[in-house]
Amino acid sequence: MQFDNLNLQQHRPRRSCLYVPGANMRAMEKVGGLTADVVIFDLEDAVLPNAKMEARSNIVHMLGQSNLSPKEVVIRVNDLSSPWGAADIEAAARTNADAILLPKVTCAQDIYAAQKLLSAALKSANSSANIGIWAMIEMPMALLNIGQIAACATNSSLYGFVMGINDLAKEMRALTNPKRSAFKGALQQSVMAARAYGLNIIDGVYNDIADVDGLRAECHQGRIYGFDGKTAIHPSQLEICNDIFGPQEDEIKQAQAIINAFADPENKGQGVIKVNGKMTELLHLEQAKSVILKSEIIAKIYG
Ligand SMILES: CC(C)(COP(=O)(O)OP(=O)(O)OC[C@H]1O[C@@H](n2cnc3c(N)ncnc32)[C@H](O)[C@@H]1OP(=O)(O)O)[C@@H](O)C(=O)NCCC(=O)NCCSC(=O)C[C@H](O)C(=O)O
Ligand SMILES: [Mg+2]
Repeated sequence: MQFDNLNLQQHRPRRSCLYVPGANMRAMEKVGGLTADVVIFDLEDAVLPNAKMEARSNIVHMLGQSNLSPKEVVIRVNDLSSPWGAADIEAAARTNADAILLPKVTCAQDIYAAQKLLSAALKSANSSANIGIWAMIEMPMALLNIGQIAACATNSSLYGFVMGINDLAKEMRALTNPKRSAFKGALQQSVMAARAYGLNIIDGVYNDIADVDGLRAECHQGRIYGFDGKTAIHPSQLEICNDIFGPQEDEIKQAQAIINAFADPENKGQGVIKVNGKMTELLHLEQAKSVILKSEIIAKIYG
């Protein structure tokens, strides 16, 4: 199957998105050798107020020195009501980052305000870089405004959502449990809004680093809900995320069987056929092609 840059962008793997605190040089130096599809350099919650400026220059310096390709590089800036948000965006515009991640988003205006600053910063840096915007969905008000926030994708460079379940739990005064009972509505509404406007969407972090079974179960849940991948906080979480959010062997087999069945001259002109006992229509053929394309892109990128 053929793929070009457009396909790569559309089907780019975002199975694992690792947060790396901008104040932790040791962790930052390790990222090139880790198997995260996306690296999110953090300037927000993982960085103390008195370390914010140093963390910002660490990130700018590091991105100036290293090429992390094929990883997608994202910088989580501080929110614009904080003393650091605007300068974080200006600094990000001087890097080769693919996107900024905006925390504590509550409404469309937050995206437009960030866009305005980002565009101005790129202009004043004489940069033709195409830095996109991702939004954290972690505030109750964001859930109330989720449709209008997602709609910003039509007239800004917003291209992704990231769930922030720690902040959401805090703001809702909710308790977390293995089934994430309190957050199901928020998770589903966010996926719905993201897909309605063609956005990517990444699930929240799993805090208990040693609990691999718990992480695996939560990845499965996120995959079932439709997320593209999961944010991670520790290198030991990457393999599980990559495994569960990548196309599975049985999915690839079924996808190939669907493609073969529709290509079979015996099925010419058929809108609906049976493949391995399952009712299969042209929409399943589209899904099947996308599974194969994704697995080919992963193989091409990572060998
Ligand atoms: C949680 C940690 C502070 C634990 O760090 P540490 O005690 O150093 O762990 P280990 O000794 O097990 O680490 C082993 C080696 O791995 C490196 N390491 C650890 N974490 C990372 C990382 N994230 N990226 C790269 N490398 C990492 C260590 O340096 C060790 O290396 P070595 O010394 O050579 O053996 C730490 O894992 C951490 O800080 N994680 C990220 C935390 C973070 O970014 N939090 C903010 C994002 S989460 C969030 O805010 C979600 C959202 O907003 C919400 O609301 O839910
Ligand atoms: Mg948060």
